[in-house]
Amino acid sequence: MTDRIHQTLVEQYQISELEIQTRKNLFELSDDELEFLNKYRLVIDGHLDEVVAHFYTLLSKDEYVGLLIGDSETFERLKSGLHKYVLDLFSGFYDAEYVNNRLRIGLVHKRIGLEPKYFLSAERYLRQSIDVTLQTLVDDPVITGKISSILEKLIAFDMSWIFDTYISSMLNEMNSLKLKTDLYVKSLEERIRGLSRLASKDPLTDLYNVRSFRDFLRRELLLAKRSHASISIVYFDIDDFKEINDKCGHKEGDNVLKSIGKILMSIARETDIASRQGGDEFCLALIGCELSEAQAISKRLVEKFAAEFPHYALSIGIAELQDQTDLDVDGVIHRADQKMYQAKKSKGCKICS
Ligand SMILES: Nc1nc2c(ncn2[C@@H]2O[C@H](COP(=O)(O)OP(=O)(O)OP(=O)(O)O)[C@@H](O)[C@H]2O)c(=O)[nH]1
Repeated sequence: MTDRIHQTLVEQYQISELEIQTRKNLFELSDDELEFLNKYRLVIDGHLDEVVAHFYTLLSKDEYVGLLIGDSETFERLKSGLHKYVLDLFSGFYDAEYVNNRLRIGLVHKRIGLEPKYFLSAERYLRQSIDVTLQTLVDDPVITGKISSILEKLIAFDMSWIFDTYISSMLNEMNSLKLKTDLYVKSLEERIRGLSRLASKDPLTDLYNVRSFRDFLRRELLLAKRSHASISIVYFDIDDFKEINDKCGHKEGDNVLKSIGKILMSIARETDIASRQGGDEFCLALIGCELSEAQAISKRLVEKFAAEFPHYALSIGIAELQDQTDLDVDGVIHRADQKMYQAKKSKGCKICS
C-alpha cells in the first residue's frame, strides 16, 4: 500500500517504453504521422475553447451527462481537463507521462462510475468537435482528412490505456468484495460450528450430550453391521453423588463431573464416543472394542478416578454388541445400564459385565 502511493500508474503497471512502442505499432501510429499531427498544435491551441464548447453541445444532448457533471465548478474542471487532453494529442510526446495521464482517466472514470458507453460516445463527439474546428482553420481537405485519421488511431490508442486501468480497477473492486464475502462466510461458518457444538455437547464436561451420543452410536451400529466390527458400551455413575453435593457443595460436585469428562477424553480413542447422559451418569461407546478391551479400559477409568478422588467410587456396567444384527441403540445402552445396577449393589469401585 505505502509503496503504491509513491508510484505513478505507469510504474505500478510496469509499463516500459518498449510496451508503449509496441502499442503504437498495434494501432499503426507511425512517428511521421505523430510528427505531422504535432505541426498543428499551435493551430488548435488558439481554438481549444471552440473545440470544448462544441464537444459539450454534442454531449449535453444526453440528460444523464448534466446529472453526472452536477455543478459549475466540476464543469469548469472538466473543461480545463479537456483542454489539456486535446493539447496532449497534438503535443508530439507520446511517452510514459502521456500514457500515465491516460491511465489516470480510466481510473477516474471507474471511480465516478462513468460507464464505458458514455466515455466511448464522448470520444466520438470529441473527434467530431476537433474535425469541425480544424475544418474552419485549415482549408485543405486532404490535410484535415489526414489529421482526422491520425486522431482516430491516437484516440483508440488512448482508449486502450483507459480501458486497462478501468478493467483492472473493476477487478480490484471485485477481489476486495470477494475477500469481504469470504471473511463473512468464514465468520458464519465459525458461528455455525460454535452453535452445532453447543447443540451437541454437554457444557459442563464438554462430552457429547444424550441426543448426539445416540445419533453417533446409531451410525456406528450401522457401520459395525457392514464391517462386522465389535462395539462395547460402558455405562457408569458416581456412587452417592447426592451426598457429595450435600456434604461438599454443588461446586465440588461439578468438579467431580468435569474431572470425569477429562478422564474420559484421555482414555477414549478418537473414534470412541464419550457422553454425559445427565446428572452423574456417563456412557462411553468403544468402537471396534470387544468385551475384554472394554474391561481393561474401564479399569483404567477406575484407576484414574481413584487417583483423583480416593474417597468416591464409580459403578460401571459393560455390554457388548451381541451380534451385528443388533441395531437397537436403546437396547444396547439399556443392557449396559442394567449391568451398572448390578455393580451398584456392592460397595467400592466395581465393574460388571
Ligand atoms: N453438582 C452437580 N450435581 C448434579 C448435576 N446434575 C445432577 N446433579 C445431582 O446429582 C445427584 C444425583 O443423585 P442420584 O440420582 O440420587 O444418584 P446418587 O446420589 O449418585 O445415588 P446412586 O446412583 O444410588 O449412587 C442429584 O442430587 C442431582 O441434583 C450437576 O450438573 N452438577
